[in-house]
Amino acid sequence: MTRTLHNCPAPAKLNLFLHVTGRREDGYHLLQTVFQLIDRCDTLDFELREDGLIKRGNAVPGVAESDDLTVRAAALLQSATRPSADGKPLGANIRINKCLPMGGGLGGGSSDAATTLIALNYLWQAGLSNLELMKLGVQLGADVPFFLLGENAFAEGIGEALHVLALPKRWFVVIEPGVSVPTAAIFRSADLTRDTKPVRITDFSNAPNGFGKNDLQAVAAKLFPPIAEAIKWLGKFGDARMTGSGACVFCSFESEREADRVLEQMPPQWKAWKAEALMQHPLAHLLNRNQELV
Ligand SMILES: C[C@](O)(CO)[C@H](O)COP(=O)(O)OP(=O)(O)OC[C@H]1O[C@@H](n2ccc(N)nc2=O)[C@H](O)[C@@H]1O
Ligand SMILES: Nc1ncnc2c1ncn2[C@@H]1O[C@H](COP(=O)(O)OP(=O)(O)OP(=O)(O)O)[C@@H](O)[C@H]1O
Repeated sequence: MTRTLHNCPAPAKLNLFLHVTGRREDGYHLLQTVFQLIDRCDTLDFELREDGLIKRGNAVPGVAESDDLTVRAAALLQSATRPSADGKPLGANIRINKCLPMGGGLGGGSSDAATTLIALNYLWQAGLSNLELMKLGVQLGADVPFFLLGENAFAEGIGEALHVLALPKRWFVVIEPGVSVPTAAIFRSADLTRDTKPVRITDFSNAPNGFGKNDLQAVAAKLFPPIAEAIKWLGKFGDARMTGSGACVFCSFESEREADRVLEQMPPQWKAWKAEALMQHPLAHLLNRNQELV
């Protein structure tokens, strides 16, 4: 039995567009979005424990151990898994090396949770299918099923109704405007428009670069002026927009060279970086994909 998995990547996502098309009775919003995986990642280490305990091996500023999405993901998987022959569940030590900013719209916490479910399903030999992991994942956050799908996707519902989508190889410049955006506050805003007309997946496929808009952007940029400033500056180079509920802002380019040129001119007040589009989740080889999936 493998006992450890080191340096497991939890990649970021960008929402290439994000339309709010309605609101459910439970308050959650109906969205249409395209999720793009990129090669900027948190990395996680997992070590098997025989005593059944789930422990986080390092502190994550601002996130208590019991609230950490990795710890919650592990506990959820444990409760859905049959104990070993001696009746005891297996546990794990989890270390998180955070690179993705929290409240950045890059889905860092959700991706950490998805990587935890993938890695522990493998280490514990729990044998859950990908669809079963996705059903657990959606209880942790709306973006978690996407990271478990392992491929770029067009999403509907609250983000969990996924259709695999082939996206072109692109480079992205991403600015971290230095603020952390609380997702719930953006969705709660009275200023949010919730009636964008639904689009079809083919509408996007016909014009993948610069399609649609991010309906959360106006609200987030008004509440957090550094977001508006970053969009204005990056907008000089192309169709710059916010990802998710913010705060990060991105613009896509055909080549790494073009991305480098933009980074060279970046004002010093922002942390910024380039990333390449990923075609697949880096842990796709550990996913139990089968016909259940789209
Ligand atoms: C905006 C996106 O980043 C797009 O990728 C995600 O949908 C947000 O996903 P997330 O950060 O995993 O968010 P969750 O933890 O599921 O939800 C945080 C809060 O945002 C609101 N929320 C989230 C997703 C959604 N489709 N409708 C909502 O209204 C809810 O108030 C929820 O309590
Ligand atoms: N391991 C974790 N990493 C990051 N955030 C975590 C983690 N565990 C719990 N959280 C909580 O989740 C919140 C959202 O973090 P996350 O990094 O996913 O934001 P985000 O990138 O804005 O997500 P999204 O794009 O899905 O809205 C954090 O503010 C934090 O309180």
